[in-house]
Amino acid sequence: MLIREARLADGRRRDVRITGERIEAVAAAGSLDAGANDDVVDADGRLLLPGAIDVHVHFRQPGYPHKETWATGSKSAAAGGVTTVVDQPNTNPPTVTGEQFDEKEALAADSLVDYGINGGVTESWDPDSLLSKPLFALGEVFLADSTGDMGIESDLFADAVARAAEVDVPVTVHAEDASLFDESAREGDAGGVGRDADADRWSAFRTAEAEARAVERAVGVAAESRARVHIAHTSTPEGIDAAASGGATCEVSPHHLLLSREDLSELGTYGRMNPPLRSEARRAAVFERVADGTVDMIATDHAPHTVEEKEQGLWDAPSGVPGVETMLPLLLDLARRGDLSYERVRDLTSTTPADVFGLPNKGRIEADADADLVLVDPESPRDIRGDDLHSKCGWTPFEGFSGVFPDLTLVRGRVVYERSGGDERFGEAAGENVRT
Ligand SMILES: NC(=O)N[C@@H](CC(=O)O)C(=O)O
Ligand SMILES: [Zn+2]
Ligand SMILES: [Zn+2]
Repeated sequence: MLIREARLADGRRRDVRITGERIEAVAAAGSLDAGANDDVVDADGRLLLPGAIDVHVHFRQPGYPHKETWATGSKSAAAGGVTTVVDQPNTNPPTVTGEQFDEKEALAADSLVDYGINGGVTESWDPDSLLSKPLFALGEVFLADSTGDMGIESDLFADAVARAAEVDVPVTVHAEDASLFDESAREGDAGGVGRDADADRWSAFRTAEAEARAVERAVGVAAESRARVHIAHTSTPEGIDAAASGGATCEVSPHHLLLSREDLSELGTYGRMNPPLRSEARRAAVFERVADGTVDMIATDHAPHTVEEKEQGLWDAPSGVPGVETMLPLLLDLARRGDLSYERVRDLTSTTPADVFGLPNKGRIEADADADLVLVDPESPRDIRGDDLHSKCGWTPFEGFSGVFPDLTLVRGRVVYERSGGDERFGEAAGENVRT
């Protein structure tokens, strides 16, 4: 394939030739000739990015295929320009033994995009068999209960970090300390169901302090065993700063970047997630740290639940929001409006996750890299509509936001998603484990 006259994130105009699964050449626009058998894509100045690497998704298999499957989750990823996803272990059964890893890997054969599989930690985990598998990372290790109730005690966390350090597997941490939750938020009536629920109470309950203290604890434990620790879905400036000063990497999810407690009167339980939405002041401080490079990457924590599940009272509805399809479109819309640079969006979604987690063939548009590519037209944003998205859950917390969606997504040279004139076409399931 030859992609002609593309604009890269740094503004250079380039032709890109793909042979098989790899980028063969990147050269000045107009300088590469099409071979007789080449498919030619005229980018015509559209933006070409390395495919996004989302290190935090919940594709729900095994156990909850009514919420999402590898097939639907990976379609949603492909349509959103995500070419690699990393699945989390709070499935049913949870991914805490070697055998359970193999079971999940067999289901991932349905994935259109490349993937990593994380291994979890519970009282009944089997580190010997689990750590013998090609894990992406250990994690997300839950320091407090979230969906799946996999919260663990401090001693087990320290053991798990030490085991991971021995085999140089990174550890991804869900950092909240339940002893600092504010139980008084539960008092009185939380009000109706779904969008009518008084969801601000969730933010009052799972306090900002609970995140900061848990991040400090996690980086302290990591320092003792020289483990590589990555803090998942940091939602507060305090949590981000504690991760950065403790030598850990961190991710921010699109919902903590773009939504705050002020949105909860409209979102109700559809805005309930862990960690919860924060004050507008904290959201703005998180955004600053994303823009200035303190935050390493954006990851979605794509956590689909059905409308029926969300249409309950605040304390019964499950936590989590979908996001894998809207991450890159939302960030590109911020870049289109001048709030972030295109290079920063590229680094946050692709180059830095590839560097931090050791994926040398991904995250860059250069010769010999995997041809994981996304072509978009920043001049043609669309309104985000839950009905148009491909996740099984059928809704989005970003309804009505503007997004720049892909025209074309390639995974190792194969077309996994293509859109022209409103028609969409998906490729075959041929995703591979990035650790094997
Ligand atoms: N973030 C959430 O609120 N929910 C996640 C679990 C998690 O990441 O904590 C889920 O799996 O539903
Ligand atoms: Zn989590
Ligand atoms: Zn998660």
